[in-house]
Amino acid sequence: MGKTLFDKVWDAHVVRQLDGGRSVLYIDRHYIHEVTSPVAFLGLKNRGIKVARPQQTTGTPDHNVPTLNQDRPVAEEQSRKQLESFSRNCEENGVEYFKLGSPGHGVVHIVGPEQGITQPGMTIVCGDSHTSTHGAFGAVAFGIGTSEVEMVFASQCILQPKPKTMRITVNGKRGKGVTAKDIVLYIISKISASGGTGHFIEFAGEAIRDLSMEERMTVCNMSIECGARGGIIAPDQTTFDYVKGRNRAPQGADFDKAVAAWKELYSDQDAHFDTEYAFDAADIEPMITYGTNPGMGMGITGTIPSGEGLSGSDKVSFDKSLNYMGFHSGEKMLGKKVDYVFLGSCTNGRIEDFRQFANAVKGRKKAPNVTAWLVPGSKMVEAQAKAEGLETILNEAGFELRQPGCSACLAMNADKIPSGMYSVSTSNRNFEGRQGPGARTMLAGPLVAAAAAVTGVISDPREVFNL
Ligand SMILES: CC(C)[C@H](C(=O)O)[C@@H](O)C(=O)O
Ligand code: SF4
Repeated sequence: MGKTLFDKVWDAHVVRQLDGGRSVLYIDRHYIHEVTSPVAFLGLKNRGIKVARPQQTTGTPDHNVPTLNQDRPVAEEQSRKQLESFSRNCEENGVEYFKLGSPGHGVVHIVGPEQGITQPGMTIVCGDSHTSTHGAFGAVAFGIGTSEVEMVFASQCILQPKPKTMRITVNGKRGKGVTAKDIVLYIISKISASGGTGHFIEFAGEAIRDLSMEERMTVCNMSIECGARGGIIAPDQTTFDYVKGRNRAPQGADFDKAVAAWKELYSDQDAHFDTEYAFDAADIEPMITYGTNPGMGMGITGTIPSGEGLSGSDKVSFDKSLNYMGFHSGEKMLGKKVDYVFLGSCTNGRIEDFRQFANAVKGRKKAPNVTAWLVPGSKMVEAQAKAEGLETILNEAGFELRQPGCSACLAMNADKIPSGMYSVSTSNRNFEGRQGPGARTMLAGPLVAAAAAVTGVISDPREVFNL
């Protein structure tokens, strides 16, 4: 029987198979950030050892950083101390890191790919659940806990049970105004926020192959929001073209050699998946979430479901969720008021997202009732947005660019949505309080965010922008 793409990459990295199903897995790349590395570094220190393979480790501080005035000392004391100790830990261990404000700095899952550090066929871990993003390159990439970060520091290996495999095929062509975010929100709304539990998902089919690399990253980024360990997409010409020429990608003849190996990374015809789903891209419209988990999503023209068929604790949490959001079953989302719009995060903070948003709002004005936070995922995205004239377009429409960081994706820094306020957010989680205590998050793609930002209410981007 043939092998799945996931099996090919996983099996090639097994150092030792243990009784009970766990493997010692070799890790090619280890990304670190300031939130989940301090305790692991301390662990090393206490054992009197250092990072074993610093050249396979890359750091960037992102969660706590301010997104304004990054050239000035960080005002918030706890954040400042955390950034200082992150730099110190990296330096003491010979680990390269992108300092706040430096040209390569940004959100960890944006920085790795744009530097060409993320490559097909690798195993990649980070003490961060959205490490799944890197699966877009045909890498086995997944989030780990702080004690596992220490394990990888010390040994460049990790102890892992092998997940089950799932394939989600999206057939056909997507309609106008449908972004990668809409595709993945649609999938999660169909299989639920726990539908992928215990699995590693391969995304396949025409609508997935048609996606750019950045769009594939958006899909894989959110694969964990249905409970999966990660997502993966077979590398193809789109992948090779993206990697080629990047800072840390193999160069010249080495690149050609690498591509020849990467071309073997696909699921064999007769490979077996534990679970399979298939969807039709034509059924997907721009999406918006109405509740407090990413599975509570709907087409933008639809009505909030009734929760019929739910019982027991499921019904209780459905009702609690609508209550938190201040919404009712049977209502339309279209026309609901919006206070904040957040464009950014490792889901939708890349240059294509900024292009899409800027081109949509070009020649229009930000709605007066909306506060918009447009936060590039990295310094490279910020620089590119300026060089391409996107910043000018945005400024003319009444928007401003901030500086890179996780920002309002989670309430760990100064960018918090005030209690009770409604936020259309291009990030990946809409949990209670995720964007600030009491904040109400509606997840969407960059086009729905742009439509909300210029109309001040939830609107269909296909109508607002005549798509
Ligand atoms: C802080 C970090 C551990 C966390 C994660 O693991 O995902 C964060 O990035 C998030 O998105 O909630
Ligand atoms: S942008 Fe959001 S999801 Fe991504 S790493 Fe930062 S906090 Fe986590």
